[in-house]
Amino acid sequence: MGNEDQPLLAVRHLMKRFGKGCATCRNPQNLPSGSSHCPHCGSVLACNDISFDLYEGEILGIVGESGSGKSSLVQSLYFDSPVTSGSATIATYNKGPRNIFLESAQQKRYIRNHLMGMVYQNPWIGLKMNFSSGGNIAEKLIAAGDFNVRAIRSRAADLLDHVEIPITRMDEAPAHFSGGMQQRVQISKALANKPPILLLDEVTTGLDLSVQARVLDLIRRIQRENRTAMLVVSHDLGVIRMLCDRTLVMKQGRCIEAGLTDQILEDPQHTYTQLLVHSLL
Ligand SMILES: Nc1ncnc2c1ncn2[C@@H]1O[C@H](COP(=O)(O)OP(=O)(O)OP(=O)(O)O)[C@@H](O)[C@H]1O
Repeated sequence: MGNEDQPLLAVRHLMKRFGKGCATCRNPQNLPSGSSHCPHCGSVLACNDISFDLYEGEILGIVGESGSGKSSLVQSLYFDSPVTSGSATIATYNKGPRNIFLESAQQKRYIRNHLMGMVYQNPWIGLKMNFSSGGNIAEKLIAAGDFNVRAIRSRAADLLDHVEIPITRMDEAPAHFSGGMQQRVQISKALANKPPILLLDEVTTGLDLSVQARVLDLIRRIQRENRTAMLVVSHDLGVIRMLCDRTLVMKQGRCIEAGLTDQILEDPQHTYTQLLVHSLL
């Protein structure tokens, strides 16, 4: 696969604004210090000049309080909503550094289906709750051009088995499953086409501790076995500590600190990170 020295995903100067913007907020330096809201037009700069690299097999944590822009960042990368400006390149895409945000709708679909998987905090967004679990996975396989019914069913069974969903429940709808099982079906769907990059948005929030532990174990196993690179969004520093090699701290749309997770948790430099670490750990 990729060259170990070269990032698999490189994000540069990503801006995501909700609202039309105006002469004031089109230059983010005009925003009041520490705010992501434009006082003139009411637009929100959810991601303000975010840059980072993600390497093959690495888990990068994105942490920050509610409203700091974490979900907007991963949803922008998954093309759920268009970025305002900035670039992202994937080393294994098209043999060259192309800004994926500028690609055609068809190419973006290709990237979503082959190169990235997404697991949402709310499984009702990531799954068709009234389709069967196997059907949810089949949808992803078909989107990637797989039309052999027998092969699809066999792959769906393997994927569900891998996340410890009994194959006997493959034809059941996720609406009938527990929260932890729904997250595991979402993970199996996201992995269907073996994407090199997985985006995980608060996947354990709202789950019981024991269920959380199983989902976290599963994520670690996937990273170990497949060398999948992951972006893990969480407000839970326990999750970040357990999973992430490096961490990026967001506040009001900006990246205010980034580095090795241990270093950030043991010796946070920014006052906000110190508050986050000391109030939550
Ligand atoms: N569809 C939208 N329209 C307008 N503003 C939005 C929209 N989605 C998010 N925002 C704003 O963008 C900012 C960042 O929101 P985002 O959901 O990315 O934060 P977050 O860090 O993921 O928060 P949480 O942990 O609560 O999910 C917030 O001020 C939010 O109100």
